[in-house]
Amino acid sequence: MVSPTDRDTSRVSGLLHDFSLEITGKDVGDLQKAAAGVPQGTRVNVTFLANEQTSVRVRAAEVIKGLGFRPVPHISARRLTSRDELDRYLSALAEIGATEDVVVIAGDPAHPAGPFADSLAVIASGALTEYGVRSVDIAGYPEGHPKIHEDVLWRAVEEKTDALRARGLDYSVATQFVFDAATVVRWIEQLRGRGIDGPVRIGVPGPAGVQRLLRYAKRFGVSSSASVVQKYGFSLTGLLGTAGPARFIADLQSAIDPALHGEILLHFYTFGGVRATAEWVRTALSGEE
Ligand SMILES: NC(=O)C1=CN([C@@H]2O[C@H](COP(=O)(O)OP(=O)(O)OC[C@H]3O[C@@H](n4cnc5c(N)ncnc54)[C@H](O)[C@@H]3O)[C@@H](O)[C@H]2O)C=CC1
Ligand SMILES: Nc1nc(=O)c2c([nH]1)NC[C@@H]1CN(c3ccc(C(=O)N[C@@H](CCC(=O)O)C(=O)O)cc3)CN21
Repeated sequence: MVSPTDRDTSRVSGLLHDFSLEITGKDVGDLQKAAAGVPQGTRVNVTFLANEQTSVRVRAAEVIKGLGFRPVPHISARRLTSRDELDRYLSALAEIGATEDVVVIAGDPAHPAGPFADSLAVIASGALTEYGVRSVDIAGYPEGHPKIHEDVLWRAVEEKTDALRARGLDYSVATQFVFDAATVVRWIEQLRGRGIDGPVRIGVPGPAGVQRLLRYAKRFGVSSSASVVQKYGFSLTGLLGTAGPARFIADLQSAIDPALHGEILLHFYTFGGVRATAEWVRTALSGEE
């Protein structure tokens, strides 16, 4: 069952320009099937899952590139066991020409598995530029983080952008998936107020079963189930249905002023539904013409 808000893609307009997708190694077959409907050159991120090997991540980047998209591999600082592991990963990516854009993220382990306690440590290692990285995405948390204090998160964003600028690297800030447009707008204003003026990609889940969305929101500590249900615009009676981001994106679209908020883009977490997400975006974009 698809609720009316999922179909209401008519008001999402400009924000979809240059959207990006996030997949895991397991999703490459689905990406291949969806590829014809996705604009060439689209950025496709590869999540750094604990249960996937380096070879799977590299292979995903290779497939993404072969399909005419821009691979954006993730590097999870706290999951790396050694500098050597970072070098081997970057080297394998460089061999297939997939190091230009990367995401550097801390990773959820409570204790680092190796020498990199946070994203800054990976940036400061100097490894990125050695392997041809040109642009780095770092994380942003419009709704906060369940385990990390807001002040620590802000300081980290400032330190990371300073370190990237000092190394001549471009950056953008890609956010955790979010459900409340007003919260996102306030957070963007704070970010800009701190002098961080790079592009911002707002993370949003692609259309997915409501249960699945709630499961992921719970797993990553994003909002409470009740507020997800309320803010995302589906009713509790629709728990067995599918929910799409149309209403969220429309709300965000009407609150964003490029003159005030700078470059704002969308990043879709596909959560196993890459084909549904690609189809949803295609429909939304075709509604604009
Ligand atoms: N935004 C997203 O889409 C994603 C977010 N995350 C998680 O968000 C958290 C923060 O990542 P970044 O913004 O890259 O932080 P970061 O690397 O810039 O670190 C910021 C501060 O938080 C501390 N920290 C980082 N991860 C921690 C953890 N798991 N437990 C306790 N303290 C931690 C660091 O020591 C540092 O002081 C991580 O747990 C990361 O895995 C993970 C994957 C995706
Ligand atoms: N704090 C935090 N940690 C993360 O690891 C994380 C976030 N936030 N925010 C969203 C991204 C995207 N993430 C993910 C994680 C798993 C799948 C995934 O497809 N996992 C399963 C499918 C299982 C299922 O739910 O049915 C897999 O096969 O491993 C996708 C994106 C991880 N991410």
